[in-house]
Amino acid sequence: MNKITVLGSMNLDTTIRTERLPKPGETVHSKEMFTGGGGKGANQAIAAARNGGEVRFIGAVGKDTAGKTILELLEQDDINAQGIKELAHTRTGSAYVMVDDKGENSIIIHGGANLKISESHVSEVSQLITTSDFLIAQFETNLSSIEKAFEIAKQANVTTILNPAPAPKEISAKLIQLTDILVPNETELEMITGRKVTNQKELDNAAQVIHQMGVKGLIVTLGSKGAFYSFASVASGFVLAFKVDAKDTTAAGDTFIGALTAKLSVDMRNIEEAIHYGNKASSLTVQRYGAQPSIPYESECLKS
Ligand SMILES: Nc1ncnc2c1ncn2[C@@H]1O[C@H](COP(=O)(O)OP(=O)(O)OP(=O)(O)O)[C@@H](O)[C@H]1O
Repeated sequence: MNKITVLGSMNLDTTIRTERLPKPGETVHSKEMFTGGGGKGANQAIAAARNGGEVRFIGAVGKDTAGKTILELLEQDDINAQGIKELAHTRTGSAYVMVDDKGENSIIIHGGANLKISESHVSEVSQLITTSDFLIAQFETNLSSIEKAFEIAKQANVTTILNPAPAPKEISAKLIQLTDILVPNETELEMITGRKVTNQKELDNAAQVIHQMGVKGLIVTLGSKGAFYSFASVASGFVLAFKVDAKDTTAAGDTFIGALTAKLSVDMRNIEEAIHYGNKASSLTVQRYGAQPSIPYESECLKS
């Protein structure tokens, strides 16, 4: 069982379904409304835990009802919460997600406690990282805390996985050097490399740029097309997505990363198989509404 530490965000999401998204100044009525757990960090942790990983979380919530709800949700998925701080005078992170009938979404996020994770917080719980096989982070928490966690991981020979989402304007050279596997979508890859990525040749070229930056593993999620991977001087290729009727793509990328990491062997020999599994898990997520409620369990992913 892979031991996985996730450093990242936790939000309480309010999802509102509408026929179509409102234009600026317009009012529309909702068809349905519900709350559920979200935040890229928590989504990835839950995807990993539901698919066989032993997961620890480093993050922060406020001392409020939303924070309590989030902690209960993580507990339901057996996620180790020793690395989570409850901060006074701070709101728990929240997201307001509008989804229309075509599956398009618009999201507003209030970072709150997620933006208060400090380097010293990470150092205090470093033992969670050093006893893991993998460390995963995204860009919904402070860069300095991610760099600290990746430094601790590299010193302990723990494989670091960076999901550069939401798309960064640039990525620090320090963090890149500490990253073993980068998992962007196409937009994020374009932002990082400064190149258009619309076909295989451009993907190959972008992969070379990433490898030259010092990152040996690249996995690019391509939505309904699946994923592309390139491991410097070892292997590269496409793994096709499952053909499904997508209703809401919220947490598709998060499910992919969590499920993939739960299945990836530490020597990365089974990379294609692990990506195939990530595709399967996220193909189930896109057929359901919401973030965490839509993330599948291993038993569902193993059904054909
Ligand atoms: N329409 C779809 N049909 C089947 N699989 C899909 C579809 N959309 C996404 N996926 C699966 O989910 C994975 C991640 O999707 P995507 O590349 O859209 O990530 P993302 O942009 O990070 O998504 P999000 O930000 O919505 O979570 C894909 O690699 C694929 O396996």
